[in-house]
Amino acid sequence: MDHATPSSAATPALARVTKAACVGGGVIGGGWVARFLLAGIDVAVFDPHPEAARIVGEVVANAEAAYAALTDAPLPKPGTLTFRASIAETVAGADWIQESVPERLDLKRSVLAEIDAAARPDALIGSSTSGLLPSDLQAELRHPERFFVAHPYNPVYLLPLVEIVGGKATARETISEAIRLIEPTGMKGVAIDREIEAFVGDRLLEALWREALWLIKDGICDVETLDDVIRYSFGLRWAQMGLFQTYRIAGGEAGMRHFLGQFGPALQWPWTKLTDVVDLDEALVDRIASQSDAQNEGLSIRRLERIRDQNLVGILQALKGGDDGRGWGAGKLLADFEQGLWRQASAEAAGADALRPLTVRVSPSWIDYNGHMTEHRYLQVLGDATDQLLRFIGVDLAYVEAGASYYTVESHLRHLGEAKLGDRITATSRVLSFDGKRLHLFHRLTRSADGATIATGEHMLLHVERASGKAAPAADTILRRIAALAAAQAHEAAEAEAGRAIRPATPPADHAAAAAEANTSNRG
Ligand SMILES: NC(=O)C1=CN([C@@H]2O[C@H](COP(=O)(O)OP(=O)(O)OC[C@H]3O[C@@H](n4cnc5c(N)ncnc54)[C@H](O)[C@@H]3O)[C@@H](O)[C@H]2O)C=CC1
Ligand SMILES: C[N+](C)(C)CC(=O)CC(=O)[O-]
Repeated sequence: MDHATPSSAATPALARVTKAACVGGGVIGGGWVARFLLAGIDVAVFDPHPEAARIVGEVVANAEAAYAALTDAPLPKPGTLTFRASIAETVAGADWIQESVPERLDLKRSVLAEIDAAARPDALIGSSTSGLLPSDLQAELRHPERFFVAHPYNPVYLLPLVEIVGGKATARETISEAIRLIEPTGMKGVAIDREIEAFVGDRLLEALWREALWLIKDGICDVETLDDVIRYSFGLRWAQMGLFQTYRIAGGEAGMRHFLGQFGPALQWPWTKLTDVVDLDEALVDRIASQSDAQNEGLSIRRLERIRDQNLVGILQALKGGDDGRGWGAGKLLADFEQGLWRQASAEAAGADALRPLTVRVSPSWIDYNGHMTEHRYLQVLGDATDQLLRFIGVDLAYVEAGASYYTVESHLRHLGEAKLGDRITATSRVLSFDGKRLHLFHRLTRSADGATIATGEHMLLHVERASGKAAPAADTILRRIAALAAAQAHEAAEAEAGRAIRPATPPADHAAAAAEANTSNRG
């Protein structure tokens, strides 16, 4: 496709998006709002729907719950969300404007014209359209060179793909800028070389959907069976490898040529009705709607969304461990995103003049059969507090990559209270003692709502040379930071709970005798 050259080549490139505008806050607009907010980007929204704020708020709440389970990496402080009364107010000053209004060419064109008139000339404007051509959408814009289709997948805050499609008047640089600027939100922008209705993903989905409707209409199966066929088989495959990589494996050692030779001719057989469009008459709509009602009995849309999100989080985390832990597909993207978050947190911690407490929220996957936060999650939060302190003293990813780190060699965890689903908990950390190789820490976990201590953790860490795995003195710069932190904390009251051991229990007399007897017979 011919792309225009940018009209303002002298404009310096934007370092990152800090202000986004979302025009349309429905299923997809709400998802974009959450994606931007959770990446620390401020978002202004315009949507004339009287309940837009409630709807967007519910999507954002779902997204927050999903992110709490998705990653332990330090997410940035969420951006601020504001609702505006007009498109002009919404887009003023925004770096990235995302249009997500209903799929009608006339409506989208008039909304885009309003956006174009009020936006900064260098602001990027993306449309969420599922199928309309970018050339048609940009035809009447004053600055069409900064317009493109940014087609996401539902839920936008968890599925990372966004198809970036330029029209005839889109500048080539706009496409590469869009891909670069969307990356810090955890998304993967994929440039589609030539514009075509429905781009790539929806072409494939539509083919499948068309065939599925025929299978239902012809009474071959019901909607539940059709969904089972997908989710128990190739649905699982497609989350981790696409069509071509999967079929390469299906060709066995002889590979893709063999696969094409064996199964290609089958395409000539009458297996598919893809070219015929099913007539969605009342009878078929009734059949599908009633089968769908039966399939989802007792499951509200919000519950289905939560189930979907929890499953997606699990899949993404599993993919993070793929390829022997290097990460695979969307899991590799998540791992790279988290590395970026850790680097950002390291840079912020190294520049900070005081150690900040760590605050986390108890997520659904942290709850056990007793209905409260399960044991190992306490250690996870304490470990994260240790990491936060290490970053503050300069033991960041660069230090670790250069060959040294602190390893925890002993921990004493005391459970003093319960944390329930959704509770915010805060970890404050102290240096109790240190020398060249050892670092002795104490963390206190409190429930943010009432300040009650729910756990304490006391840990001994050893500074280690990673290649040999042996203890070695820490760098002077690190020791100086530890000394400064310890001095800054010296005025705080001593931790009375520090240095405690677990005292052995003494059984009551009658049980003690039984225990002694059992002990003797076990030895015999
Ligand atoms: N729902 C999906 O699965 C996907 C939808 N898309 C695309 O996203 C876009 C939006 O679709 P949905 O979010 O599903 O629709 P939706 O109906 O959930 O949301 C549309 C929103 O736009 C608002 N709206 C209507 N006129 C407006 C105007 N003049 N200015 C601002 N807001 C206005 C409505 O009040 C509504 O909240 C469409 O282009 C669609 O093709 C893209 C990917 C997936
Ligand atoms: C149904 N749809 C065409 C709007 C779907 C999409 O565009 C992408 C998705 O999320 O499946």
